[in-house]
Order: sequence, then C-alpha cells, then structure tokens
Amino acid sequence: MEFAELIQKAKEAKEQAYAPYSGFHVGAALRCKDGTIFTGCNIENSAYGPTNCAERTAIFKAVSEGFREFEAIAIISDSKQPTAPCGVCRQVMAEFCSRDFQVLMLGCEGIQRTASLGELLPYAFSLEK
Ligand SMILES: O=c1ccn([C@H]2C[C@H](O)[C@@H](CO)O2)c(=O)[nH]1
Ligand SMILES: [Zn+2]
Repeated sequence: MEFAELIQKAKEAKEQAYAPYSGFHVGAALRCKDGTIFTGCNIENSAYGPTNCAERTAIFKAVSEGFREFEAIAIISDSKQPTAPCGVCRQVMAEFCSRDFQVLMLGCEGIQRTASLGELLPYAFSLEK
C-alpha cells in the first residue's frame, strides 16, 4: 500500500495540534476506500476530559462529511517512538473499519510500524447476538 502522501498529510495536520496542556502534538491522516483523505489533530481542553485525539478528529470529520469506508490511517507525533492510537480511538475505528484496516504508526525520526485494526483490538466488543 502506498503511504507517502498519507504520511505527508499527517505531518502537516500535526502543525494544527492544539495541545497547550500536554505539549504532545499529534497529526493523523485517514484514507477512505475511494482515495479521499481526511486529516486531524489533537484538540485539548482545560477540563482535560473533552480532549479529542488526532485520529478521532480525522474519523469524525470524515463521517460528518458522509464517508464511512476507510482503508488506512497514518499517525505521527513529536515522539521518536511510533505513535500508537489510544484505546478510545481503537474502539472508534472498530465502529467503522474492518479488521484489515491498516494503522501506520510513525516516529518523528522515521521509525515506523504497521498493524491491522484486528491486531490492535482483538476480541473487539460487538452488539451482535
Ligand atoms: O494516539 C494518540 C495519543 C494521544 N493523543 C493526544 C491526546 C492528548 O492531547 C495528547 C497526550 O495524550 O496526545 C492523540 O491525539 N493520539
Ligand atoms: Zn485516541
């Protein structure tokens, strides 16, 4: 899978991060199955709880614009270590994405790791009876 454009867009999205409390800036770029890309950054809040992660910002932007079929997301922060999505974001991904959805985790100095959503969230909750 071609990731160069997604990586570039995630880096650009990180520049918009609003993270005055943690100082941890995150950017994400989400590719829909038709090739459309939505980006997102983390948006913090003085009450902490309302903070939205970069991944969810990108997913919610896409869903709110009528897109629900996704194939991959790239995530980057200022950390040297690959930035992995938090548990809440994994659960939100599971709402819209299949087990083979690709998650590209990037470190700011080039270290990267990919995993499928099925690997990141095994035994995901489902309402299926
Ligand atoms: O994958 C992640 C992990 C953390 N954050 C944000 C939430 C908070 O603003 C800051 C520190 O946790 O980073 C993300 O956006 N995505
Ligand atoms: Zn998250």
